[in-house]
Amino acid sequence: MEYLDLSPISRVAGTVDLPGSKSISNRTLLLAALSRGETLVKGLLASDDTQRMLEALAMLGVQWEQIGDSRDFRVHGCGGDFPVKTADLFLGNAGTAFRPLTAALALAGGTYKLEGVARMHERPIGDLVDALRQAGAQIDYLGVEGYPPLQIKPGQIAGDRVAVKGNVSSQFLTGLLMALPLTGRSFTVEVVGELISKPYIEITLNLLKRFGITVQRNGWSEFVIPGGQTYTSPGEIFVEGDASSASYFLAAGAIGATAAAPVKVTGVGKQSIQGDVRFAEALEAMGAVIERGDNWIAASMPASGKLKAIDMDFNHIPDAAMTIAVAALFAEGTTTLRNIESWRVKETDRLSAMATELRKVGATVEEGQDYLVVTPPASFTPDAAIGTYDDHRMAMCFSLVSLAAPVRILDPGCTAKTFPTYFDELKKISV
Ligand SMILES: O=C(O)C1=C[C@@H](OP(=O)(O)O)[C@@H](O)[C@H](O)C1
Ligand SMILES: C=C(OP(=O)(O)O)C(=O)O
Repeated sequence: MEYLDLSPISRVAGTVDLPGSKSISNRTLLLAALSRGETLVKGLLASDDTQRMLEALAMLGVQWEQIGDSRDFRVHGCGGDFPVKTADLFLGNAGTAFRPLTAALALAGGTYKLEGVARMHERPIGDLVDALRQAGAQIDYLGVEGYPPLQIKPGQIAGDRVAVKGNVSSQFLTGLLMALPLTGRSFTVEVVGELISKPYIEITLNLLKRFGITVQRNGWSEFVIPGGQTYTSPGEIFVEGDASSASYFLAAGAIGATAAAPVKVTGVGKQSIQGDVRFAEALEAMGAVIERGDNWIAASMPASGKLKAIDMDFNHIPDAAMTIAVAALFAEGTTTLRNIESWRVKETDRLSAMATELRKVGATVEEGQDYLVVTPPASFTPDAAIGTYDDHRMAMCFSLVSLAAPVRILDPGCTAKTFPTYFDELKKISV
């Protein structure tokens, strides 16, 4: 297996220009495709997840071009009527492609097969399929009930109300909100049970609005999509930097940068629409010094030189929370991450993977069904070989261990899902 040996980094400093947000890139591509007219999408993320969405749209007959070798793309929308009515789509392990495309294609009146990598076939989708069936969609499971791959056939869209469970993935609600306006009918989406990962719904609503779709809401439990709306291209849309990707550099700054020479990320800041910018608040609670501008965030060590442990609910930032689990190795005391059960159905079972790999560097870890308790080691075990489970965030989080000890990251190429150039960027801030 390929690996990357990271030598100990004594200090970090400097600026990282973040790549585009995965969540915004894939939503914007789909909304641009559903709109009439052209959308210029500027600063699209270059990664496996966005490539899967671009390729799927091309297979559906949506025309797009990359402008030169920039990350700007012109998308020629099809007004919700995909030109290709029969297609087999491969969506890798991209939840932000699989879930919203399932919803859009189930309401689009064609015959489509959707599949992904083996792990995607272990990631649940039953709650979304159940909700779409209530609206008249025809969807069959080709493998295990409740999981991809899926076969979609033309359905008879009916009704004005669907209910969806909120406690497994917010991407099901996102998919429904993005796709139901296609029907032209008025629909109410009722969220059953507690909705997780709420800030991702804010991203969805924000982008829907920019594409001309209004949604009325009753807190987090009911969303009303008035009928007769059409997706309207905003003309041009700029993809802000990825706030989850920012977490690794900000944590590095909080562990190993001085106030005089912090680590700064550009592309996200006070104006961001991504919930993961709130990762910086968790670092602040650990004592880190954080500064924010409209389009940047900077982090450095606490004045005391040592981070302190926290006990926090991380349901609102499940992806960036992984970075806290590793930052906890550098804190005084025992850190508890709560309400993170969704980690179990992401790229890998992240609760189990995180516990296993943290123990390799010497930490004491308690793994609960929906929580993790991390006590740092008295001294780090050098040269731990960290398994990454084909999970980009495992590779990126554990690179922070190199701020204390040499560490080997197995299969570092798995960062390609959202951040192919991650290790080059980390090198640039290593002093
Ligand atoms: O909608 C989105 O862009 C995302 C929602 C979150 O998933 P869940 O809602 O499944 O927690 C997050 O983990 C994922 O990386 C991106
Ligand atoms: C959970 C993640 O991805 P996905 O969009 O595939 O759900 C992630 O990027 O951490």
